[in-house]
Parts: sequence; structure tokens; C-alpha cells
Amino acid sequence: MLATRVARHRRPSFRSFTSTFRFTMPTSKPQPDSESKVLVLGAGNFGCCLADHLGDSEHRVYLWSREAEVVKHFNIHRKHLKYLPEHNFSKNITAVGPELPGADFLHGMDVLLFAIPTQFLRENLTILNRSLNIDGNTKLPLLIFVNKGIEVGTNALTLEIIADTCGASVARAATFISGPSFAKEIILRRPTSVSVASMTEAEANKTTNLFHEPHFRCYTGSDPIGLELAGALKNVYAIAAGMSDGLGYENNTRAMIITRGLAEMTCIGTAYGASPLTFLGLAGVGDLFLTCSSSSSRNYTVGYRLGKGESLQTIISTLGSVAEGVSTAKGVKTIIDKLGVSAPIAEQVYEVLYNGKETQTAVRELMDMPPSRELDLPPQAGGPARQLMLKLGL
Ligand SMILES: NC(=O)c1ccc[n+]([C@@H]2O[C@H](COP(=O)([O-])OP(=O)(O)OC[C@H]3O[C@@H](n4cnc5c(N)ncnc54)[C@H](O)[C@@H]3O)[C@@H](O)[C@H]2O)c1
Ligand SMILES: O=P(O)(O)OC[C@H](O)CO
Repeated sequence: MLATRVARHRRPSFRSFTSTFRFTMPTSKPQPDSESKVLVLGAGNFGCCLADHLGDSEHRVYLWSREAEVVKHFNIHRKHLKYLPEHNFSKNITAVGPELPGADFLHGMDVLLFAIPTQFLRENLTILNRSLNIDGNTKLPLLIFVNKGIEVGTNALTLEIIADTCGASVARAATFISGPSFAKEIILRRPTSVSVASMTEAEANKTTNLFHEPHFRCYTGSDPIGLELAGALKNVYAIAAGMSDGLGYENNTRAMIITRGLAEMTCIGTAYGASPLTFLGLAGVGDLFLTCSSSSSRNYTVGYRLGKGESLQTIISTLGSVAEGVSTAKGVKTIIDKLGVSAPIAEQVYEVLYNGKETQTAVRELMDMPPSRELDLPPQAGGPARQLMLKLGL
């Protein structure tokens, strides 16, 4: 009965620019099995916790760190010198580095998992691409990216950085994971869910199958542009939520920022050419809610400390970890200006971070805005997504 009802239910008339494409072009090696060789690039909080997750699932994991002492210490003690220092890591992980692995090593891998902050991805992919030496006949490892940001200067999403450095076919095969997932909770095997997306659905399914465990559920989708934008944008709104809490505002104000932030994210994504529905998923509202409401978030913490009156420079130099929202706010500002989308909260975060605006002034200006309709989705011009698709040869 329920199935009949669902079948009869009309599909939403909205279709994103990207969702009109369907791809079936498996370009990576066959589905990694239970003893896949996985190279995790980036031994920060997230790279380490994902390496541990895969090591516990009986995969053979190599964790690349750019710091020789980290590699040495890890292989002797099964602990990381700096991140998640209490944790005893899986015996199935070997640390490698500090140089990036060469061609033979890379081609022996079933999976390359990139947990490198967005601003450093281009330089590393440029070097790795020389070793990967991809031509039409190369069977790629499965490629997974988990960073959440927009590149400063180019305003590029990761999909575009991959296309620029490794070529369109590699970008089409790349898969992306995003969603509410603090490293320190994954490492404790707390129930967690994420979104997985790719331009090539078969590749996204491989990533889902690789990661899916009873304590780590993966939901697959086909809007990687929306998923990437959601992950990058939520970091900017987490800074806003932290700022509000730091200023001493309470629950009403945080709920307002989360909800209006979601409306802004959805409008930006729609104008960009992504599906608005992606922002209702784990990578959108799920991660927005998480990072806007927890002091475990680095981005929230940056905002909180700004609200308490600390300077951005002091916060960044003492945070001890990356807060992607700080650099991403620049790209977001350029994108909303270009698209002509109204995103006043993101604008005010940018003003506080880069133009020295007082946090109280930013809040007052937001509250002084004239009344408006609650949600006016912009027309789906899809300019940036269309440009990106052309770059990917689609
Ligand atoms: N920590 C989390 O809970 C979490 C969850 C989901 C997604 N992410 C995303 O994962 C990415 C990595 O975050 P993280 O938490 O591991 O960051 P982190 O601050 O814990 O670690 C950053 C890592 O980047 C490395 N790094 C710095 N400069 C580099 C360079 N030039 N080239 C290569 N590597 C360099 C550092 O050595 C370090 O290993 C970010 O985009 C973040 O948004 C993090
Ligand atoms: O600590 P943050 O603010 O970078 O957030 C980490 C993750 O993105 C949470 O999903």
C-alpha cells in the first residue's frame, strides 16, 4: 500500500543543472575488497580517524604524513604525536612520508583518500599527478576527497582543482564524502552518517561500500557540486554561530543563524547550479547543525573567540588545527557577489574576518535589515556549475 502511494507520488518538478546528467563510466579498479590497499594522504585529525576506521575494517592502510617525526613515532607507538593523542591506532596502519609516495607505490594502491585541507590540495595533486601518469588505459585507484572548502584566489571547488591538476576524466571519477562527522567521535565509533557523491555514480557506490559499517552509514547521491558547496559553506555559518554564542546571545539567536544560514546556503547552491535538495541532506543541514552547535567545531571556536574579542591572528595561530571557514569566507564572498545572491550572514562573517568589523556591529546590521520573504530561491542559472561541467567535458 505504502509502495503504491510512493510510486504514484509525483517526482518534484525541480531538477538541478547537474542532476540532468547520468554517468556510467567506471574508470577505477574493481570494487576494493576487504583487504584493499588504501593510501590516506594527510595525517591530520580527519585523515587519522578515517585511516583508523578502514584499518579496523581489515584494509591495509598507509597514512602519509609530511612530518618525519610523526611517521617515526606512529610506527613505533601506534599513536599520533599531535592529533587524537590518546588513541591507539589500528595495527593495520603504516605511516609513510615525509616525501609523497612515488609512482610504483601509488599504482599499487586500490584507494587514494585525500584528507588534505583545500588550500594545499592543488600543490599536492600537481606532484602526485606526475607519478600517476594517467593516460586513457590507466586503471585508477578509487579516489576519495573529504576536504570542505573553496580555494582562495581561484574560488575553485575540489572538483575543479582535480580537473586542473589531473585532468577531466580523473575529476569525473573522483568521489566526495561530506556530512556531520567530528573525527574525535568517529574514532570512538559513535554512530555517524555521511553523504557520498560523485559525477560517476558507480564510483560513489564503491566509496559507500568501502566505508559503510554499522557505526558509519553512508548515503549515496549524484550532486557532488552541491555536496561540496554544502560542506564548504556550513563552515562559514559555524563561524557566525560561534560569534553569536561568544557575544553572549543564546538559543534563539543560534537557531536563527542555523535556519537563515540554511536558507542562504540553499540559495547560493541553487544559483550556482546545484540541487537545493542536497542542502536538506547530511552534507547540508546535518553538518550545519553539528558545527553550529558544538564547541568541538574549529570553525565554531574561531567565531566564539572572535565574539569574545580575540583577534583573528591570535586565534589562528593558537587553534592548532585548520578551520576551513576562515579562508573559504573569501571565496564565498566572491561567489555571492558574482551570482548576485543575497547572503547577509556570510557577508557579515567576511566583514568581521577581513575588514575589521566589530562582531556587535555585524549583528546589529543583520537585525536592522528590512523585512523580507522567508525563502526566495533564485532562478537556476547554473553558471558556475555549467562552466565546471564544460571543464569536465560533460
Ligand atoms: N576534523 C574533522 O572532524 C573533519 C571532519 C570532516 C572533514 N574534515 C575536513 O578534512 C580536511 C582536513 O582536516 P583535518 O581535521 O584533518 O585538519 P587538521 O588541522 O587536523 O590537519 C591538517 C593536516 O594538513 C596537513 N598539511 C598542512 N599543510 C599541508 C600541505 N602544504 N600539504 C599537505 N598537507 C598539509 C597537516 O600536516 C595536517 O596533517 C579539512 O578540509 C576539514 O574540513 C575534517
Ligand atoms: O571542526 P570543524 O568546524 O572543521 O568541523 C569538522 C567537520 O566538518 C564536522 O563535520
